[in-house]
Amino acid sequence: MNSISEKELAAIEAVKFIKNNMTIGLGTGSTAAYMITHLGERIKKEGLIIYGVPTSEATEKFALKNGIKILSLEEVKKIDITIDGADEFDTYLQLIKGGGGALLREKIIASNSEFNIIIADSGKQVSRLGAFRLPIETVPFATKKIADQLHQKGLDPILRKKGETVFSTDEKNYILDVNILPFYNLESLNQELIAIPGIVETGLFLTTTDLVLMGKGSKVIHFKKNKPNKKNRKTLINSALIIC
Ligand SMILES: O=C[C@H](O)[C@H](O)[C@H](O)COP(=O)(O)O
Repeated sequence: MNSISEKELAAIEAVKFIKNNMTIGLGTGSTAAYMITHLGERIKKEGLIIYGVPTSEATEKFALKNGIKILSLEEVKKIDITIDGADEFDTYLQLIKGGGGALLREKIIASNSEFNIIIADSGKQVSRLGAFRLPIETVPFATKKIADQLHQKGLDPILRKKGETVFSTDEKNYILDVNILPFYNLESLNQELIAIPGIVETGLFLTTTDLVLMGKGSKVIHFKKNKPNKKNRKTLINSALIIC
């Protein structure tokens, strides 16, 4: 069967948000790669000028091949939209990211973007984050000691490897993949983790996402972050609404 995958469907939908002369944050991973391919097709067909700020070295190479003009973060005044994948997302549009090891640059780019779109297949939707181990980026010098501390906290850290060698990120750091399932308050867990010297970043993206586009079968479902108003502020903060 030659049907388009859910990942690709989501990516095609996301590319529709891109207009000429925009600066786009370019995510990392297989879903983001579909987005870059389809953006490349639009650039070719429509003669668009698109600037991209990549979240990894791999994405930078692939984006250049697809006709996107690469800029560094310091060169851009603003990033109009960032489009990226995720390893898991929940009802509140909270994410686990970093399965490909790009979480640090991804979080920096997401935090510097006007609008963040996550593209995903339906397997990424969860009622509670944590079936996917949370990636934590650490400086190599401190990684063993951090792993000991995380072990004591019940997070069961596993040092990420690539074959026989330790996996190294674009920033030359290591990744500890941990089990967050025993922890319910993700915000306080995240703060606790970030406070440990030598932890550079975690793959918990709790507030950055504005829209999730999820491929399901042959459709794309939009999950949009609600904008709180005076009346519903308390209940709507962090809640999401299915809009189609
Ligand atoms: O570090 C990698 C990123 O966070 C990816 O966006 C994430 O792992 C999802 O990747 P994929 O689209 O390949 O499932």
